[in-house]
Amino acid sequence: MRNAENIVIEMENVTKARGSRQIGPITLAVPAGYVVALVGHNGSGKSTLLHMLTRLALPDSGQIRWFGRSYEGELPPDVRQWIGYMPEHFFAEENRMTAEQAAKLRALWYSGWDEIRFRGLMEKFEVPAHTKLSKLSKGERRRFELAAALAPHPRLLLLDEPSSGLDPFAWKMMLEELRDCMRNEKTTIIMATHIVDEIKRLADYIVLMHEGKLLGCAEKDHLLESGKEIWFEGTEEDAADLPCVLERSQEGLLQRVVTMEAAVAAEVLQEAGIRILRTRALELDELMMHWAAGRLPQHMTSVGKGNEA
Ligand SMILES: Nc1ncnc2c1ncn2[C@@H]1O[C@H](COP(=O)(O)OP(=O)(O)OP(=O)(O)O)[C@@H](O)[C@H]1O
Repeated sequence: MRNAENIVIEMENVTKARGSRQIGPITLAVPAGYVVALVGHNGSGKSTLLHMLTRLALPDSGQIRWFGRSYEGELPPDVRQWIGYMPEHFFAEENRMTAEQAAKLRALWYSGWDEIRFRGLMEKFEVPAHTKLSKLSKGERRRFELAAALAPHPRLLLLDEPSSGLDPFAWKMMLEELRDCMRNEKTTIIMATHIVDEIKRLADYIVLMHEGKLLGCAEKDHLLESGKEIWFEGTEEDAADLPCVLERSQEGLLQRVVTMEAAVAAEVLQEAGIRILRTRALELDELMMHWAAGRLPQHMTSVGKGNEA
């Protein structure tokens, strides 16, 4: 994922102690215009990583660079205003404010705040502007947060489980808005998510976190194109000869093989005069399960761990 041009976020050996856990060391570079999905079990450190990127939490060690520069303490306002953030848990200080009052406050922080855009999004998302934020439903509050995060036309959007609490209609609207941002404004997006469909539709790269560690980074399309389940008639030896096998089973003469090198496997079988009877592309959640179990080949999951793509 790393490219010399335009790195928006660069983390280098970043660590943070959280209770009895340690997050990191995390090394990651995110170039401009890409969408990165942060995935991992509950408690794997996704929110903490986002907190460090918003400076809500300071790392214990390592370096973070925003748009090519690192900062001590708080981010300066001219950098802060390029970053839109949608937290997993809402800011309690705003509970007593209406959406309109909270937006006025936020507009003070963001010099690029676009009131027309904010109002347009509030209308589209059907968020009541004059109701106290604490009285909004969870989904309404999240829709407000999304409108407020998008209103200043951020260059970097950090989203922590953005679809949590959204109904399917609101979820679809959110995807449309995020797609528009990616297309029209080339916004870089880093989003923590558990929703496979969201990753499938939006992400360019997937970063997998596990127990505070970054297990790797993979190109989504490459993952989806490479993982296949194939069936053919043959012997156990025929199946054992195939490359990058994650799983295999046998029923009589029928062999079932899950491989990350489906194209090469097809060539090997063809050379042996064996016809493939059926092929199925692996679903993203299956791929992620194999990844979390450490079965995926390193070259597919090491993009962005500091090496050149
Ligand atoms: N403020 C805090 N103080 C102490 N420990 C914390 C704090 N916030 C998080 N933790 C711990 O840090 C670890 C990482 O939590 P984090 O919220 O970053 O994970 P996550 O991947 O976002 O989880 P989830 O998917 O449940 O939102 C967990 O063990 C959590 O209990």
